[in-house]
Amino acid sequence: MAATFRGTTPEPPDVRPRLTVLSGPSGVGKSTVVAHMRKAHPEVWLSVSATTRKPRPGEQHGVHYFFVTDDEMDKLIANGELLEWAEFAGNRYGTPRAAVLERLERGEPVLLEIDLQGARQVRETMPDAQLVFLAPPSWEELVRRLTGRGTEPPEVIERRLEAAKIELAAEPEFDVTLVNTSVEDVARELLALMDVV
Ligand SMILES: Nc1ncnc2c1ncn2[C@@H]1O[C@H](COP(=O)(O)OP(=O)(O)OP(=O)(O)O)[C@@H](O)[C@H]1O
Ligand SMILES: Nc1nc2c(ncn2[C@@H]2O[C@H](COP(=O)(O)O)[C@@H](O)[C@H]2O)c(=O)[nH]1
Repeated sequence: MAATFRGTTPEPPDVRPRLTVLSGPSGVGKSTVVAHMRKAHPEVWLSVSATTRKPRPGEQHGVHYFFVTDDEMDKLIANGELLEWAEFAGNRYGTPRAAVLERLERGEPVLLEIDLQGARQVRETMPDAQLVFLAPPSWEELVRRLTGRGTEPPEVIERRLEAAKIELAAEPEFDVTLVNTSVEDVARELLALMDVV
């Protein structure tokens, strides 16, 4: 189990972390790990973000994202409806506040899959949140995964890789790093960190 952790294996927290943030560079495998984890544990609730990005083939409104216009995103931000938001590689993304707070108030575990800028905002506003960084086994493997996914044109891949350099340098800001060599191992370790199993 410890093989996937970078650095020391974390001590179990005194208080069960209810809010967990999963971040890491684009293409590292965040969605893949979370989907694998939720197949076995559908009770783990993942926040559905709002985004101005256009849907990829197969992505559904309300399931993968709430796909919104620029005007709608402006309103969500102006009305304080987002817990955090950021611009990433030319699109805006944000976490709807109400659904997260409802679940936290009921004491249920909540998972956010967001970028570094969003993770930093959550660190400020909700300091009890547990911040987990998902790292690639190597830079070359990250490029392979992002390119191999085949969802973005070359210029967008370039922007995402530029952002990835900044995100990788921020790894020490996180509470825990998991290296995504094996989806199954990381999913199991994430569940344990969330105290679901
Ligand atoms: N452990 C792994 N080994 C090999 N390939 C992987 C692994 N984890 C994920 N992948 C592959 O890497 C690609 C990117 O994964 P995914 O879309 O989950 O990344 P992401 O971090 O959610 O990206 P983004 O931040 O852009 O949404 C996918 O094609 C996925 O199948
Ligand atoms: N700060 C936020 N970042 C988010 C949110 N939802 C997703 N993301 C991150 O954006 C990038 C790109 O995602 P993609 O689906 O276009 O590949 C990735 O790092 C996501 O984790 C959010 O609500 N806030």
